[in-house]
Amino acid sequence: METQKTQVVIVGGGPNGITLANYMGMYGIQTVVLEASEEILPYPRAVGMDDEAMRVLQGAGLADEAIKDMIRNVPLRYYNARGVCFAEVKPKTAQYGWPMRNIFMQQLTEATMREGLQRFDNVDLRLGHTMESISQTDDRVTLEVTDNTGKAYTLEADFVVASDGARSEVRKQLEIGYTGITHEAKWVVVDAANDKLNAPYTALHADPSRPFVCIYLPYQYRRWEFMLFPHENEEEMCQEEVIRKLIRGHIGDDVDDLDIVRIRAYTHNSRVADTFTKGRVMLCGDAAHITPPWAGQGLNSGLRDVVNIAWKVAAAAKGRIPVSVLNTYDQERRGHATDLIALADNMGAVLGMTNPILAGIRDWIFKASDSVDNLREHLVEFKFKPKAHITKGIVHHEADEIYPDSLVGQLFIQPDVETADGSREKFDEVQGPWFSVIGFRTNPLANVSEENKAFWAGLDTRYIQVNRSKSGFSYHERLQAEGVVSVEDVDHTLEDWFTAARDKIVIVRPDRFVAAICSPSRLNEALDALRKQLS
Ligand SMILES: O=C(O)CCc1cccc(O)c1
Repeated sequence: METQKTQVVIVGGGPNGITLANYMGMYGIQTVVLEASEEILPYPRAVGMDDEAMRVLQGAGLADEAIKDMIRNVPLRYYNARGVCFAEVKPKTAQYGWPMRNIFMQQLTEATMREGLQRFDNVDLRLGHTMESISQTDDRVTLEVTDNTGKAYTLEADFVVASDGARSEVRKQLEIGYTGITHEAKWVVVDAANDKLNAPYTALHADPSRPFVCIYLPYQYRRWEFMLFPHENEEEMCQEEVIRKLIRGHIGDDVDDLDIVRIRAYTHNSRVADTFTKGRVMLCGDAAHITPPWAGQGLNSGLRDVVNIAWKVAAAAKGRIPVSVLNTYDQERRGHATDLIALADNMGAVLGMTNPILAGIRDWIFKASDSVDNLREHLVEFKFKPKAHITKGIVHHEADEIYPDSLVGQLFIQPDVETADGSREKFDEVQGPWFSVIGFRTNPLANVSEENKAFWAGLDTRYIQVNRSKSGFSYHERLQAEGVVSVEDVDHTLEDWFTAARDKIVIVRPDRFVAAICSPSRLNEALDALRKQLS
């Protein structure tokens, strides 16, 4: 049997796997993607893309194209048992450089992601290829694969990422547990075309007589989701005439104009893999964690995995960091993915109540909270979503930092900056695909030791000086130090961030998490500490 070799194999060519493949392409890593299906499924599945996920797509050079098929800043409305809207989430900020709530059609976004792969000769997407078995030793992973003609071959890789979904064959064969629950209630999910309803938002209806969800989708599509009761027969409830009757109850005769594209019964799951990393194999997306949809975080969590994995696998494949660093993926991601599932479970428990008395009490509590300003702001700005905060992993916390408040381990902001040629750019573009050391009105390279310069150059680290805008100097008078990129903080957003950080230097990881904050005099100490973690 033929044996082929590659640096990375990605098992599963869904949105997470293909986004990761784009990153591998960009990092120049020889990659094979195995996808059992020959085609992209031609209907929407995940529908919500948040600002962090957009930033992940940006890192892979996909965001500008993908956002063309999205509706940006779609509000989220909550309705009580009486059909009254009691809260609307309508965030207006874009601290990571993208709108916070975007609605998309998965099949279109997946097509854009696959299109992106055309840029790379080093990525081979193999459609119709199925992984049969996986095993690993200390120095390689071996996969037995069947191709689209039924021919078997062996694939050897330095690293494997499993993005093969909730039923992950990789996870099963590596005997990694998938702990959690399958929720009792079933839901029927309906996608309808030719929608004319004037409701340009996602609506979560906490109606105890039958909780339901109504989601505004691009291109005149709409999704309806209805909870099924235990006594109801799933097959009968999925008949088109039953579905039309349910929708008629909400939009009347307009239902007759709808083209029902897809009806599917669905069970909510809340599960997390017992580990996300085993040796040279990493689980990603639904293979690692699955959530009910209430917090809109299924795919978004998966894309957070992708960006955490991408630079680590690329650096390990290039031999620049040891394989053991891959364990930090589990350390850094499992807790946050678990927290978001807990949030979705709680939201589901509250919004999916079917006992009218309990639902009445719930609505009364929400009504009372209306007058609590902070709570209202919390809801409206979507601040209840737990933020990722890396406390253990590739981060350097100074001894006197207080973890819950520290900006270290949090995502760095992404404002626009002005570059030396006077153009306005998103700051991540200036930072590039690897680490960056950023000085606010200070040369970040000035005090770096030769030892650190050599190590961080091996990771293509960029040094950036941020100048305060409107300082009255021309670019030639500003810093032009060798090896340092100079930018203008045009909206003063970075100035505010550095003021809050109370220091002048930040080290940002390739996935845009803050690795360290320090003064210029302590930069070597921070770089030494991170270098030790990476070597
Ligand atoms: O947009 C959101 O944040 C919530 C999305 C949601 C909630 C419940 C069901 C579903 O399919 C999506």
